[in-house]
Amino acid sequence: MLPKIDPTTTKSWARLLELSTQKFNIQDSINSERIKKYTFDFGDFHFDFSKNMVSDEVLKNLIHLAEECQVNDATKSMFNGEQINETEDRAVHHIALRERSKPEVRKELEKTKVFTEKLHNGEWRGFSGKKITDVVNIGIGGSDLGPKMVSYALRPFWKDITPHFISNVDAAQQVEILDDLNPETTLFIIASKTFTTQETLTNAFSAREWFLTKGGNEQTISKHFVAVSTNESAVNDFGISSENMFEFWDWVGGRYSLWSAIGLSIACAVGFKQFEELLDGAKEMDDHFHTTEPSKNLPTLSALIGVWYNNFLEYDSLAILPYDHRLRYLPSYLQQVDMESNGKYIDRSGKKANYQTGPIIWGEPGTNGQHAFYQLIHQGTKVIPCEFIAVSKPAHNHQDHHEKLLANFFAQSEALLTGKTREQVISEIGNQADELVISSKVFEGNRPSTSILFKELNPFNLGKLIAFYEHKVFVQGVIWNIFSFDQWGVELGKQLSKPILREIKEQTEGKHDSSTQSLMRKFYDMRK
Ligand SMILES: O=P(O)(O)OC[C@H]1O[C@H](O)[C@H](O)[C@@H](O)[C@@H]1O
Repeated sequence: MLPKIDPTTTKSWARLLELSTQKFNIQDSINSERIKKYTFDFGDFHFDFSKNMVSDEVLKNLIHLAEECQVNDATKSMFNGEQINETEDRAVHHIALRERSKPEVRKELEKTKVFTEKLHNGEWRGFSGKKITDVVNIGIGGSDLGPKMVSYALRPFWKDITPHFISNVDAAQQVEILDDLNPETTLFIIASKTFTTQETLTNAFSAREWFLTKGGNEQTISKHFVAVSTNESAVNDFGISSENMFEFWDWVGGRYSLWSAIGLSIACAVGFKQFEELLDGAKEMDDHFHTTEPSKNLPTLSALIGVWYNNFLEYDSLAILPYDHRLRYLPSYLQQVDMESNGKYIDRSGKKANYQTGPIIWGEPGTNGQHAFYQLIHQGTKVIPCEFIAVSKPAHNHQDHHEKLLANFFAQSEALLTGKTREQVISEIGNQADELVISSKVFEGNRPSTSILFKELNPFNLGKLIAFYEHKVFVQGVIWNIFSFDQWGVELGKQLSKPILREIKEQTEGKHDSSTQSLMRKFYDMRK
């Protein structure tokens, strides 16, 4: 059980409210002592929190807030695999997938190992005897975003199998991907925790149809379709035997499942050994998170800074800005981890929270974002805390490109911090310049950011980075007194779409609010 503490009733919350009225200049506070206190080396990683709008006094009280909200006890409950997902009556234990001491976890890993090795060494072949060259993961949400993000992040580690990802019920995606594939050498992984998800099942049936019309037949389906799920009977009903099913368990939340067999497409792309290294990296972050005091605990510190921004300074979004093309899907992956976990207004006592919970997560890889939305980050009326992420050694040998990329990574957080004064502008363009131009060229600076720099983007380091974010989200959810492991907010839309689909198919009109009704009528008119 998690504690049920309204954070706004704690002493530290009251003190933080007082502190939030005081102005803080980040740049003025930066000295060697601050660098020492707010930067951390952990293996190949360097975490730099020094450019955040956080004074020592604020940090002290944030740590106190974590204590008052019993983050430590909550962490123990999660590491013990307790039933902390109360509204779904489930345990939360994705950590066990990295820890690998549960026999069922080891059994499925072994099955994954054997399967991926057979694919790679050509023992498992398609219906015409050719080696599998392409694996298509059909899944959505947690059964897509994690495997996709990790697979592309590890692109340089791909072996001889190319992964593809179909998620959208919009057939345009499926058509685009399947048009380029050969059914003889394509294997489909139907990935769905529940095996009831509309998008995934629709895509799975269409993929089977594609396979059957392109030379495959009922007898050879088993060479080209496997499933990953917790729902064995639904998998069997679809026509995939238990032998071709990889199992995971209801104590693994969808958005925390890439470490389970849901990561099969990753293992197919990079090989089992690399998949295990991903788990090892996450395990190292788990151990750090579990055993380190708050003032040095990376996920906790990041979470606390986020709480400070969200609840006290009213900065309501967080930009994730990876300066590495391979991490281009990290923002969308983190949107699910963070927003589906903490986007809730009902607290753990069932009351409506009278304070902010989960922030808006968004972002794009640098440098692309610089030429699109950074204007607002630098000079907009909103303050957007930024998380800059970069990798020191690229996996290519275009040194000049990488140096330019990293120069931008450093320059952006520097610009946010230092800004540009009126005097500097005048010294650049002369005091004869138009007053309007002078003011427009001034940057106030003092805008917060965190920088995460690490040596190489390999499976181990990626595992560590992802687990860092998972635990950060967990700590924030504990403090906000919400249940981070359910997602009831996605249900209503799904529910309403069912009768609407029936109406569309039957060309009838059901009972809806008049705005929806008029919109649907427009659609009926337009598609005539
Ligand atoms: O893996 P599945 O059961 O198909 O679920 C796929 C996704 O759909 C749901 O709507 C949830 O919001 C997600 O948390 C989940 O990851």
